Order: sequence, then structure tokens, then C-alpha cells
Amino acid sequence: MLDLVMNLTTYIAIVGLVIGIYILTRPKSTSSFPLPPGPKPLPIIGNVHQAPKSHGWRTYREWSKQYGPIVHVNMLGQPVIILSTSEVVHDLLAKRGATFSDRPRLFLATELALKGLNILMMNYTEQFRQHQRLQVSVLNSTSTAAYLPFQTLESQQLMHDLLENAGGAGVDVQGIFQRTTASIIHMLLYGFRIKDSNDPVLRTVIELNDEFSDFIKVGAHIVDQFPILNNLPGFLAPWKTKAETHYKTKYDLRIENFRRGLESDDWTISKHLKKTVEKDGLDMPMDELAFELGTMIDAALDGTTDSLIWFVVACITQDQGFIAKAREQLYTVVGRNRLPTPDDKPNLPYITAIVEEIFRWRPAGPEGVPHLNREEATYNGYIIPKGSVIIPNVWTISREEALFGSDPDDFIPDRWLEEDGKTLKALPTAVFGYGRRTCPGRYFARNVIWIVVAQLLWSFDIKAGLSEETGESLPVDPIACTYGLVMRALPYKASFNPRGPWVREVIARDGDTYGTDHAIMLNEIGAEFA
Ligand code: HEM
Repeated sequence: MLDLVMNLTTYIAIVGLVIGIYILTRPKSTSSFPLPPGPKPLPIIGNVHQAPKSHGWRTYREWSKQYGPIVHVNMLGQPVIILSTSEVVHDLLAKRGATFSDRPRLFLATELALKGLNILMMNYTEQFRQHQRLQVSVLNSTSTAAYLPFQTLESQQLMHDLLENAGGAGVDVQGIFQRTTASIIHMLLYGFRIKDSNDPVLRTVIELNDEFSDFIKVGAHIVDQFPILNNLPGFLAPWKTKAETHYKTKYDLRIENFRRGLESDDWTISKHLKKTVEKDGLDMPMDELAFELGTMIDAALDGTTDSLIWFVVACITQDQGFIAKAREQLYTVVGRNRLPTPDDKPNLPYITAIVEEIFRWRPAGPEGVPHLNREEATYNGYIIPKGSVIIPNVWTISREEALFGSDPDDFIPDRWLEEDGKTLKALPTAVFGYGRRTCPGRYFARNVIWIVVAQLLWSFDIKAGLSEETGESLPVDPIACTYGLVMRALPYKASFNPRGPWVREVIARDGDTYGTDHAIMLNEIGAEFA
């Protein structure tokens, strides 16, 4: 017991000493401009005592109401700048991209970036730009158009799975939607489909994503504020083991998937990008390329699936007539003999408006992905110290009343359409980030979500699931969610009942797609790339 107390005392003393030295020797700004306003800090610890323990975006919204669109907080000496309007975030992250495109050093996440193995957390270096060029070559609007047939196929499979398994009392929707998104992206990258929501590859990706989401929380790990603590021996720095275990599991998974992608008989994005690396003579080890592909898997899976799961929450809790409006357009344009397809998109603007409203109402990443400024900057009379963690406060930006109206917490797709009901308004979407770091997967994500939303509304009445015991509707809380890099709705049950006999007929004909020869589809995509 005494040993334990001694160890703890020594630990606290060493950590305290290291922090003290760090604070005293930290470089100070000499600018005469003031810092942006924010909650009043205490000496040394700054605003640590006021920092939200979870769901930070809710506190940031309150702070933005109190202090304005640029808020400064001090986390043990680390400046954090929270941006809360579309104008401010564009001015800094997009227009001043040369300064504002690095990533903060969030130790657990950055450890991988330093090894060249975490693209999301890499600084905006030449090494990062090489990866970005490769990603954009397979995710731009033209390339992603080639994936539409496969995305449609998986959406049909989803309709089939829901028809078979999710009627009556309903099911927990998470696994079914995760399988759909995971299958699309694994098929394109590695050549295999995911046919079961308990598939071990899918479960491992979800677990790693959840862990990473925790690593990347701003202010959650003391080593982020004091990188110097990383020099402590392993037994005093438990985060090192955590990061190492995460890294090893990720490494094995990514290398194995990449191998499968390269050995596939058919065209895959793995093979395509390996060829590009070789043809262009890029200096990129193959494990780094495997990690680039893995970043696409992680990014695609969470944001896309969670947006779909929030859409189901909107159908259950927010219907002020949007479902009827969507159906009217769907049945006029598509009829009852087939499922909607991407070819219908120009004639279904209301579905496009619904997709934009999902991103606004429940942005998958409500605190955005943090940036960091590599130079001191001044803006609107304030100083933004070099090395500040910049948080694009996506939750609040998506609720700007001047842009979206006075009812920003409600789900109203109509706000995206001009009076003619056909033309989409030029309103900003915050969910995909900003400037040089804007999400390269946005075309891919929009396409998947559009197809699934159109087919779901065409096929099913979507309601809350029923209690097995009482048969009563189970409550679905529209704000209950996880906290991390992404905001996932807490598990809930929903039921999907076909709208009529025509749905059964169409899904019986087109729904079960596991007999389809996906090799032909992949090779057609390959031919388009060639
Ligand atoms: C609704 C779905 C999605 C959302 C909400 C989303 C959101 C984001 C955000 C906010 C960022 C960081 C932007 C910034 O730093 O300013 C990002 C980066 C990224 N996304 Fe997405 N994303 C989605 C889907 C996808 C998909 C489908 C893919 C790939 C197939 C993808 C690939 C990436 C990659 C590779 C990055 C790293 C880029 C960088 O660090 O600069 N994302 N995404």
C-alpha cells in the first residue's frame, strides 16, 4: 500500500515538475492585439475547469451566443480558438489555407501520423499532398460516378434486408446500415463484400474507429497539452501502450486487407493506386499506401452510416410533412414498378434537399476535425497565436439563423429549395470541413446517402420499434448520441414496413443481390478508369 502511495506521489511530482518547466519555458506572443473573447481563465490552468467534459458542441454554441463568432479558451497554456460562423471559418480555414491547414498534435492520434501512417492527422506537408492527390484521383466527382451501380446494388440489398428482418416490432438499425456502407467501400478498395453485420473485419473497423474517436478529443489527454510528458518512461505514460496496441491492430488489419485487394482477380482501388504510385515513381512505402486506403475505409464508414442512422431518427421524430412531400415526388417520377436510381436525381430535388438537411441537422462530426495554424495571425482585430487548436464549430455553423432561418433545430428540407421547389439554394454545408483539408469523400458520401434515402422513402413506412413485452412504441430520443470525432445516435429500434404489395414485388425481383457477379461491375469500373 505504502509502495503504491510512494509511486503515486513520485508520479504526481514528476508530472508536476515537467508541466511547470513546460509552462515557464513556453514561447509567448509579442503582439499588441488582444486575444478573442472567451470565458474568464484562472492563472496557470486557464479554462480547464470550464471545459466541457463531453458533447463540447453544446457548450461551444452557448459560448458563441455569449462571446461571438470567435472564442478563445486556454487549456493549460494551449490556445484553443472556436469558430462559429460560416463567414469566419471560410475567411480563416479556406482563404488563409496556407496558414491554417495543419493538424494539432493530439498525441494518441498523431503518433500514427508521425510514422506516416495516419493521413487524417498529418500536417499539410508534401507527404500529405501526395496522399491527397491519390485520394482525389479515386474520389472526385467523375470517378465516383463510376461507383454508382455498385452503390445502388448495395442499397437494393439493404432494402431486401430491411424487408426480411426489420418489419413488425423492428430492429436495432446500426448493424444493418453499417454493413451496407462497409460493403460498398470494402468492395471497391479490396474486392470483397461484407455480407453480415457481425463480420469480424467490420467489427474491428468499428472498434478501432471508436477508439480513435476518443484519441482525437481536444483536451481529453494531458499529453496533448504537454508533449514533453511523452519522454516519461512507459510505466508513467500509460497512453503509449494504448497507442501502440491501437496501432498494431490497425496495421495488421490494413496490411491484410491491402494484400487481399492486390491479390483480387478483379479491378480494385488497391491495385489502381499501387499502379499509380509505381508509374509516377512516388516515394511511398507500401504500408503507407495501405494506411491511406484504411483512412478512406474509416472516414467512409462512420460519417456515411451515422448520417443514414440520423435520417431514420428524423423520419421517426421530425416529420412535419416532409415524408409526404418526398413520396409525392417519388411516385410521380419513379412510379411503382421499380426502385429509384441515381438517374432520377435531376427530377427528385426534394430528395437532394433532404440529404443536405441531414448533414445540417445532425452533422456527423459536430466539432469538425481540428486544424492548427502554423503562423501567428490577426483577424478582425484579434490575435490568433501560432499553434492554436482551431475548432470549426460545425454544430453552431449549421444553425446560423441568418442563413438557415429561425427554426434551425427542426428538420425542414424545404429550407434548401428556392420558391420554385426545384432549384437548390446556394447555402453552405459545414459537415465536410474546409479549405485544403475539405473531405475528399464528399461526392462518394452524398451519392450513397441520396440513393439510400430515396429507396427507403419509396419502400417503407418508418416508425419507432415496438417493445417486445408491451407492444407499445419505444421512445426515440432525437438528441441522444455518443461523444467523439463523430456523433452517433444511441442505439434505438425502428420498424420498416413496406408501403404496399408493389414494394414486395419490386424488392423480390431486385433486392437479393448476392447472386450478382460483382466481378463484372468492378471490371467495368476499371475499364472506365483505364
Ligand atoms: C457523411 C460522410 C462524411 C463526412 C461527414 C465526412 C467529413 C469529413 C471531415 C469533416 C473531414 C476533415 C475536414 C477538415 O479537416 O476540414 C474529412 C476528411 C476526410 N474524409 Fe471525409 N467525411 C465523410 C465521408 C467520407 C468518405 C465516404 C470518404 C472516402 C471514401 C472520406 C474520406 C476522407 C479522408 C481521406 C479525409 C482526410 C482528409 C484530410 O485530412 O485532409 N470521407 N471528412
